[in-house]
Amino acid sequence: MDKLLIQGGKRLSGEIAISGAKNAALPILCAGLLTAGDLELSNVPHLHDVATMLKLLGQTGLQVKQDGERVTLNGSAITRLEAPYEMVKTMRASILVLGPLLARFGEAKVSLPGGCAIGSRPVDQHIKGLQALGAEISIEGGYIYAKCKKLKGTRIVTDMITVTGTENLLMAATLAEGETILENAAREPEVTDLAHLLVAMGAKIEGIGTDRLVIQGVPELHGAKHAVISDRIEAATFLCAVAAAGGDITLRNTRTDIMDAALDKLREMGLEMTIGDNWIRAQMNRRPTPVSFRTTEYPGFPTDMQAQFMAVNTVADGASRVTETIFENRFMHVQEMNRLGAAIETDGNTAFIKGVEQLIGAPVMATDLRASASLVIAALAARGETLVDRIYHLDRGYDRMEVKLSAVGADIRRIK
Ligand SMILES: CC(=O)N[C@H]1[C@@H](OP(=O)(O)OP(=O)(O)OC[C@H]2O[C@@H](n3ccc(=O)[nH]c3=O)[C@H](O)[C@@H]2O)O[C@H](CO)[C@@H](O)[C@@H]1O
Ligand SMILES: C=C(OP(=O)(O)O)C(=O)O
Repeated sequence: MDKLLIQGGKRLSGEIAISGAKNAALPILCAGLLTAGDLELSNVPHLHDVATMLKLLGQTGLQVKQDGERVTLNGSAITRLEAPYEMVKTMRASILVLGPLLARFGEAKVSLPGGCAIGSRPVDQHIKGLQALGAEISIEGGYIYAKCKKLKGTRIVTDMITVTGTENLLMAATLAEGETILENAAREPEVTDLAHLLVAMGAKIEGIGTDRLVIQGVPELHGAKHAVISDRIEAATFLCAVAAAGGDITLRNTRTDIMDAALDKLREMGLEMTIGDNWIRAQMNRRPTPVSFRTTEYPGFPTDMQAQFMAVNTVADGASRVTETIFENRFMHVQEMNRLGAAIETDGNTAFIKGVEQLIGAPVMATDLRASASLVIAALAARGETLVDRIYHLDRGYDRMEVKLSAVGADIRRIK
């Protein structure tokens, strides 16, 4: 199992190119199931989750051609309408094949994802929405069996805002008969990116970027070209790294207009930033100022950045408070950061952090994707050596993170 060995205390300096967003690429790849035409995608990130998704889609009969960050999909010969447990258990986003398979072929069998390290993460809203569109759904042996003659448009109000739930229902509604209204829709930029691709494929969607999506179903969708949006979470993770370790870095290929909540908090921390259309220069020459925040849906502070900001708060000059409102168990990094000498206490869904002057390297265990990233940030700021174990979580969602960090002067290496 790969590990990362980090010697902390090095300032970061240089340029990093940001990859395409994992959370946009995964639903967009699933949109390949909606058409017999060619989907020509670019800026697809090099990630384990993308490899897993392409393998899963390949098993359905979707033809996949990959050349670096370019992927071409063709869905003219899909025969297997299934996502087996072996694949779904390694990547929850596999649930995103459910809506497209059902809408185009009238049938799908998808393993229930189950919980994961950050929470129980049910998919009841995906199921409820598809039932409202006319699907017959049963659950047997850990699988969702879904069937329909033709989905029929309707008005769906989800109980809570769900990102992949919105994406599944949006994809399904593009091929339903008549009008579907999705109320309480997620407004995350990755949902918007998917919606733009669907429009390029011939879908009729109004309200893109709002919490009310109105979809007029069409009989079929055609091929399209699309570049996946830049990963705002990867970009903000590197900004946290420089805020914690100090230095002067420039990020290229960013989308600065979708990062407001994180950029505001980084400024409050004392990170000096010059921001262009698609680049950010960030300089940090002092100890960070602590910041308190609550995670919420977009455009609020993203839960996927909670752990990385907490890592910066551990070395900040003062105390802070972080409340996690999206997932019930997203503090697994706290104990590991405390092993590095951080002073964090939790009470329910709130963590209280007292900044310490210096973290000290130690062996730590990554428990989920963003927890792993937060431990890398803490290790970069710490004195001495940190060994981060179980980095397969990191590889799910970061494109060669250690290579990008080494290029800006971090002392970080992968150990097999
Ligand atoms: C692949 C992908 O895009 N993953 C992102 C997506 O996950 P994901 O789409 O799984 O997260 P959701 O937005 O669905 O979850 C939000 C909350 O709603 C709950 N819920 C959701 C659906 C449902 O049917 N029932 C239910 O109770 C969840 O347990 C959670 O507490 O959005 C999360 C919230 O921004 C991000 O952290 C993940 O990185
Ligand atoms: C929680 C995340 O991803 P997933 O939904 O794929 O588990 C994430 O990207 O931080």
